[in-house]
Amino acid sequence: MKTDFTCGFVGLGLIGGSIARAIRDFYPDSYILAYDINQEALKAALADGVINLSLSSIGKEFSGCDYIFLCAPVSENDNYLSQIKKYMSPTCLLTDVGSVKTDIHRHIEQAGLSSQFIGGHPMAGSERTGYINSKTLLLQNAYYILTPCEGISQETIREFKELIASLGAIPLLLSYTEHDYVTAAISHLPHVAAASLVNLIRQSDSPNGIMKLIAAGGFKDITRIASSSPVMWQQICLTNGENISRLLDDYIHSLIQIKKEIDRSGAESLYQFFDQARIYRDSFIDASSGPIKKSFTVRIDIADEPGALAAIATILALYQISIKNIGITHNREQADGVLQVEFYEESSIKKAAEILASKGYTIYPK
Ligand SMILES: NC(=O)C1=CN([C@@H]2O[C@H](COP(=O)(O)OP(=O)(O)OC[C@H]3O[C@@H](n4cnc5c(N)ncnc54)[C@H](O)[C@@H]3O)[C@@H](O)[C@H]2O)C=CC1
Ligand SMILES: O=C(O)C(=O)Cc1ccc(O)cc1
Repeated sequence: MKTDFTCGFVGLGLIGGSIARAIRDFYPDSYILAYDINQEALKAALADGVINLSLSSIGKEFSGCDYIFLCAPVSENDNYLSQIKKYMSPTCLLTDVGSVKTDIHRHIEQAGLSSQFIGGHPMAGSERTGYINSKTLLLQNAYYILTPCEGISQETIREFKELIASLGAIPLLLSYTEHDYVTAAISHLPHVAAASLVNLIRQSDSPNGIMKLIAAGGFKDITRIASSSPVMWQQICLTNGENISRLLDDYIHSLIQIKKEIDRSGAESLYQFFDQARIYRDSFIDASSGPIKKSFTVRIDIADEPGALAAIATILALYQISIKNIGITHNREQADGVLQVEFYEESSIKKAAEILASKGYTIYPK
């Protein structure tokens, strides 16, 4: 694979920016050009040395591209296809990063671009948006789904897989229909559920906002994604509605079932409900790659007094154990320990546990 290829971006936000950064880091000889309606994003990317050329429109500059990444919101990507087609060389590969794939594949067929398109979807991201939040690390160890058009050669697919893998992501081939059902289940439905849960609390809270005030870690964990871009999720629901609606039916049915068990005090079924979920969810945490990363975290009981956190940080520093993250969990009802410490490596947990235990601290696995 050549290392001095030319790459064009349409949209340089969170995902486009992160891919461009990864290409810049792993292929310093590559030439990257970008078009975005946000001039600030382009200015920042030029200043960072991530892109070589900033464009104010889609024009002939794209004709030198080996790859073009469509990273604007889904409907904007669709609208640009006929314009981009005019400038694509016969060897250029067009790809996108949209969260829904059937819609773009339909537009690609209509535009007559099937022989040059592989759909893409990095299963990584966050509730944040914009180039300012982009980072190379976003792609590392994340599944990156590829949905090639039927007419694409095996050689082109192999080369593109190789490019994606070389950026630190894990390419995974799926048909676009399977992609849309699977992501509706593990991404789109959870976003709908998180937003509806937050809206339920918003509507049920008292005027003095007591629910919001005391919302604990669990609520915050499962609703982080409710802070995502409303435009993006509106577009996802509009373009993958059939799959989301089908899964919502199943989900609503399962909620009705568990409501029945709660109403009839079905102790055994309630236990099974939570236990099956716990076992399955715990098997996710053990995965070494993909969107759920392995986390090396412990909880430590500390006294509620000034300097308690600093004392632990100092002890760990003295023994040269690096801390990735440290923070106090404020509600003692939900956790045995109140300080959460995340390490970079599994071996640090054992070492830290031994040292801290010898100094009288109680440590719990996360
Ligand atoms: N946010 C996430 O976690 C993930 C998002 N995606 C997909 O990536 C795509 C982009 O999402 P993000 O990067 O998160 O959004 P973003 O809002 O961070 O970036 C979008 C960029 O497109 C630009 N843009 C908007 N309209 C445009 C137009 N008409 N022409 C050119 N540029 C335009 C914006 O200025 C912005 O820089 C979406 O299709 C989304 O489904 C995929 C995986 C994860
Ligand atoms: O923030 C999170 O955890 C996400 O779920 C990010 C995300 C958003 C949209 C996608 O299509 C893929 C990943």
